[in-house]
Amino acid sequence: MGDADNADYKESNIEIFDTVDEVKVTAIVLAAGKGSRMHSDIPKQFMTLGDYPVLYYSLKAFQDSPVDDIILVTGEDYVEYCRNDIVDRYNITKVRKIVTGGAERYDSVHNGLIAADGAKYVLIHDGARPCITQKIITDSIDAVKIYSACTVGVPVKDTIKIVDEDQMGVDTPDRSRLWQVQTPQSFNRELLLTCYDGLAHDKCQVITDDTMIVERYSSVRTKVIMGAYENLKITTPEDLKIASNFLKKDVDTKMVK
Ligand SMILES: Nc1ccn([C@@H]2O[C@H](COP(=O)(O)OP(=O)(O)OP(=O)(O)O)[C@@H](O)[C@H]2O)c(=O)n1
Ligand SMILES: C[C@](O)(CO)[C@H](O)COP(=O)(O)O
Repeated sequence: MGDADNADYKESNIEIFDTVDEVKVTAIVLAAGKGSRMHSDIPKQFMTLGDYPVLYYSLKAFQDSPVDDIILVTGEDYVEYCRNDIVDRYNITKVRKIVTGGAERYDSVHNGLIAADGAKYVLIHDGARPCITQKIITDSIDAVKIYSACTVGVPVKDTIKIVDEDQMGVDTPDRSRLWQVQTPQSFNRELLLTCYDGLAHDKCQVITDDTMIVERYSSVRTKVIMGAYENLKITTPEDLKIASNFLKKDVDTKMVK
C-alpha cells in the first residue's frame, strides 16, 4: 500500500470505531518474545526477580488495578507454565484467557486484541516491564477514555543523534520534543483492530509499537502521557540489574519452579 492509498484509508477510517457500549477495560500482557538481545537460555519474562518470574510483576499490577480482566499472550511452549506456575500459583484471577503469540510483537498484539472480545478499551503492556505502577495504569485508563489512543512515555534525558549507515552524525533533533515511549499503550479496541486491517495490507513496515500503527492507518492522533523512568523494559542483561534495584529484589537467570 503506498502513501496515497494510506491517505484514503485514513479518510475512510474516521469515527467508525465507537460501537461497543459497555465500558470494559482489558489488559493485554505480552510474553511471547524470545528475548534474543538478552542472550539467555530462557525468555527474559520468565527469569527470576526476587522470588517471582519477571512476568508476575506486570500480572500482579493489573490484578490489583481497576482493569476488568487480563489476556495473557505467550509462546506455545510456555502456555502450561504460565497457567500452572504463574497464573494459578499466584492466584491472578483476572486472567481470562491465555493465547499464543506470533513471530513479531505486532502479531502477538493482534492475537491478544482478537481474544479481548467485549472490551471497549485495551491496555497493551510488555510483560518485560515489571516496574509498572498503579498510577501509570489508572492514568492510562483515564487518558484512553478521552483520546482513544495513548501511550505512556518519558522525556529523553540525553541528546539524540541521527546517524547514517557509516555511523556518521547527520542530524541532532530538538530534544525538547523527544519522548521515550513505554507501555502500557491504551486504545479503543475497535480503532486498533481497524488499524491492524490496514497493516495487514502493508506488512513491509518496521513496526515497533502500536501507536505507530494508529498514526499510519487512521486519522486519530495519539496522546503521550507521563510514565516513569523506573518503568523500563528489560531488554539486555544490565536492565535486569536496574529493575532489581527498583523492585529491591535479587535476580536469577533461571525459571521459578
Ligand atoms: N513476537 C513477540 C515479540 C515480543 N513480544 C513481547 O513484547 C514485549 C517487548 O518485546 P521485546 O523486548 O522486543 O521482547 P523480545 O522480542 O523477547 O526481545 P528481543 O527483541 O531481544 O528478541 C516483551 O514482553 C515480549 O515478550 C511478544 O509478545 N511477541
Ligand atoms: C512498545 C515498546 O515497548 C515501546 O518502547 C517498544 O517499542 C517495544 O520494542 P521491542 O523491540 O519489541 O522491544
